[in-house]
Amino acid sequence: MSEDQGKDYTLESDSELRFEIEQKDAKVLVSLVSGFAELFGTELVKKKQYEFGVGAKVAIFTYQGCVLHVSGKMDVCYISKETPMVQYVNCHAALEQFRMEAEEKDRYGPVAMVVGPMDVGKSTLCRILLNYAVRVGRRPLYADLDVGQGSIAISGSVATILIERPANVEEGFAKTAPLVYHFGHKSPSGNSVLYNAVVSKMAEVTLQSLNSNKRTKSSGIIINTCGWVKGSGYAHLLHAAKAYGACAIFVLDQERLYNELLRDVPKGVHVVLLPKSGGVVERSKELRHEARDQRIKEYFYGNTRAPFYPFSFEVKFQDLRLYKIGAPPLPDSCMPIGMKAEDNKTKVVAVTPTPALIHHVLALSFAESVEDDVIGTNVAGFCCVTEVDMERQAVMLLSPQPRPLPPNALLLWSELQFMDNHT
Ligand SMILES: Nc1ncnc2c1ncn2[C@@H]1O[C@H](COP(=O)(O)OP(=O)(O)OP(=O)(O)O)[C@@H](O)[C@H]1O
Repeated sequence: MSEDQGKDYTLESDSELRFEIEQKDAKVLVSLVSGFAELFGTELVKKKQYEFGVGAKVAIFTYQGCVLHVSGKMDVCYISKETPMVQYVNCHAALEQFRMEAEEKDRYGPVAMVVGPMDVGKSTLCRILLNYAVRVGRRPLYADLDVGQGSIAISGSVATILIERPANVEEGFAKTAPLVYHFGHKSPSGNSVLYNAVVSKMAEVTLQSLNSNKRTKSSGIIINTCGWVKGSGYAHLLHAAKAYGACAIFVLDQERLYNELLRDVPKGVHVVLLPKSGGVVERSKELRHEARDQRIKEYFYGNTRAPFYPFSFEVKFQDLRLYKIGAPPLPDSCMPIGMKAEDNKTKVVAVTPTPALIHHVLALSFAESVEDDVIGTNVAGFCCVTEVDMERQAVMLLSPQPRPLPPNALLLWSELQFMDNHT
């Protein structure tokens, strides 16, 4: 379908306009002509023009009814009256009750987890709940434990940010000053022991940080999780719920998971089953890969509205302090006395540079030496190996910061790769 001249769409109350853009270079302009409307919880400003590009999957919802003017090339565009937004706003209302009580009694506000299989709208529900919270004056934390599609940092890491204002309609939440821990794999299955350790650390640090700000303390935390909900994936969800002391778990679209959680979490935890929106679009493996890549590219190069100009510089092998977390598994019988095979999974091992290092993303740890608690230390940022020169014994790094690397910089290997073909 194509819409070049533009068209007015009249939406009745409790309905939404959904559209997708798949064609490269296509752009869609949307403006609110009259009434009230919001995009995943962020209110649209009347007459302001919003621009969306390729890959956008958008739903503009109205509680009261509105008229939208839309122009540009879309692949799908329709109005739906079937949306779960009323259930979602009820969840927000329930969280607000917790927050008011927490405020009165100077306690922690609600820690709510959003769980569900892949492509059910978990990140979107988090965004809606966070937006609604800031719109009523709260300052919640947003923890993203989804290492597959990291929305705050890049995949392969878990991150938390303080939400102080509603998400930008086109670009999402501002990602200033995130707290990031390195994991190094696209799925928790890459190293389950390490994943749990990193989640525990993130939970410990963020819960502690709540005490330093009264408003954030009563606002609580919204946690986004991975779409892997079976077997060990389910065990990871239980682990996270326990580590954070979650008081509410919103389960999107899966009764089985809902019943399992009802059975396994402590009685005081509210487990709520919610429908997924019919608008959520399933993504193929390739699209997920592309989205991951796009996010890394954005980390280094920004976007058209706010471009970044990364640096490229050489580091000699001898100056490269490169480590990896997790040694190859050994049978228990081969382990030193008192150690379990599991301990190997959190061991910090030196990596010798080889041509195989090319395109790998490396995390720059705040840890100063391997004697420090490397897993429990957050990371300052990421760089990417763009060249390995075995003859000159050097690598080229793409980095958001100019040379040199900080003194004693400790870099952590990640299985993520990024082909830097930016022109
Ligand atoms: N109501 C809606 N209408 C149209 N598109 C939507 C709607 N809700 C969400 N989407 C889009 O669907 C896509 C997938 O949603 P989202 O990322 O929230 O799912 P998820 O469950 O978090 O995915 P993942 O499995 O990667 O964790 C996103 O591009 C989002 O913009």
